[in-house]
Amino acid sequence: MSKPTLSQTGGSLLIAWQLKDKNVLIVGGGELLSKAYIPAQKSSSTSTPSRITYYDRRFSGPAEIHKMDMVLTALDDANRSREICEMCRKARIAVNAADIPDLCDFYFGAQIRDGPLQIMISTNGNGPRMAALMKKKIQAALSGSEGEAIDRVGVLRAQLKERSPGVGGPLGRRRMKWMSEVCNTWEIDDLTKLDDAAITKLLDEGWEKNTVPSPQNFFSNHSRASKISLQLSHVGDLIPFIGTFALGGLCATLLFLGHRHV
Ligand SMILES: C[C@@]1(CC(=O)O)c2cc3[nH]c(cc4nc(cc5[nH]c(cc(n2)[C@H]1CCC(=O)O)[C@@](C)(CC(=O)O)[C@@H]5CCC(=O)O)C(CC(=O)O)=C4CCC(=O)O)c(CCC(=O)O)c3CC(=O)O
Ligand SMILES: NC(=O)C1=CN([C@@H]2O[C@H](COP(=O)(O)OP(=O)(O)OC[C@H]3O[C@@H](n4cnc5c(N)ncnc54)[C@H](O)[C@@H]3O)[C@@H](O)[C@H]2O)C=CC1
Repeated sequence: MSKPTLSQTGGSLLIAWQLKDKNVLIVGGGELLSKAYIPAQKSSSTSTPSRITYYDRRFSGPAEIHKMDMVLTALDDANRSREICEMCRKARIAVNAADIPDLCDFYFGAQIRDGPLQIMISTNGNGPRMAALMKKKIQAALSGSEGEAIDRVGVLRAQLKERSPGVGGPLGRRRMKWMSEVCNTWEIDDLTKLDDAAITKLLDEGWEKNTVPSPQNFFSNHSRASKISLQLSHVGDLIPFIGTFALGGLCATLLFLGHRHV
C-alpha cells in the first residue's frame, strides 16, 4: 500500500468550524432543507429552536447578508443563487450554493458522529457517492466506543490542566507527553472505564508520580483495593461478635478468679 500523498489537483482546508455565536443564512431550501437541516419546523414557529429564525420572505438584496458569517443558498433558481454568491464574494462571506460546486467556497462532506468524535469524508467535489461509500468502510472499522473514550479523555485532560495550569513551557511539554502516553498505551475500552474516581486516581498515581500505569495494573489494583476494603468491611461486621466473645471471656475469667478466691 502506498503512502497517502497530497493530491496534485489540490485539497481543501478541513477544519472543525465552531458555529457558536455565528450567524448563518440559508436562502431557500424547500425539500433539501427539510431533509437536511430543520425538518418540519417551517410551519410551526413554536417548535423552531431559538437558535434558528425563519423568515418567510424572498431574498431582497445585499442587506440580507450583512453581519453573516456564512451563507448557503438552496434555491430552485440557479441565477438567483449565482447573484447571491456574487454578493457574498464581494462582502468576503463564505458561501455554498447547492448544486453549483464551482461557486462554493466550501463543500459539505459525508459525516460520522459519535459524541465528540467527528469524521468528515470529502472527495473535494469529485465523487460524493464515493464519500458515502468510504464512510461505510470507516464505520465498519470503528467499535462504537470511540466517542465515549474521547469524552473521558476530554475530562481527564481538563482536570490535568486544572491541576497543573499554565500555557506552554516545560510544564506544557510534560502535560502533552503524559497525555500522549496515556492515549498511546491505553486501549479504547480501557479509556471508557475512566469514571470520575478513576480519573482522580490516575492523576494522583500517574501524573503526580510522572508515570503512566498500564491499564492492567491500574484496574487490577483498583479492583484489589476495593476487594480489600470489602474484606475489611466484613471484619467490621464481625466486631460486635468479637466484642461479645471478649466480654464473655472476661466474665468467665472473673468468675474463675472469684471461684479460686473462695
Ligand atoms: C459539492 C457537493 C455539495 C456541496 O457541499 O456544495 C455535492 C455536489 C453534488 N452531489 C451530487 C450528487 C450526489 N450527491 C450524493 C451524496 C452526497 N453528496 C454530498 C456532498 C456533496 N455533493 C458536496 C461534495 C462532497 C464531496 O465531494 O465529497 C454528501 C457527501 C454530503 C451532503 O450531501 O451533505 C452526500 C453523501 C452523504 C452520506 O451518505 O453521508 C450522491 C449519492 C447519494 O445520495 O448517496 C449523489 C449521486 C451520485 C454522485 O454523483 O456521486 C451532484 C449531482 C451530480 C450530477 O448532476 O450528476 C452534485 C452537484 C455537482 O457535482 O455538480
Ligand atoms: N432535495 C434534495 O435532496 C437536493 C436538492 N439539491 C439542490 O438544492 C436546491 C434546492 O433544492 P430543494 O430544496 O429540493 O428545492 P425546492 O424547490 O423544494 O425549494 C426551493 C425553495 O427556495 C425558495 N426560494 C426560491 N427563490 C427564493 C428567493 N429569491 N428568496 C427566498 N427563497 C427562495 C422557494 O420558495 C422554495 O421554498 C436545488 O438547486 C436542488 O437541485 C441538492 C441536493 C439534494
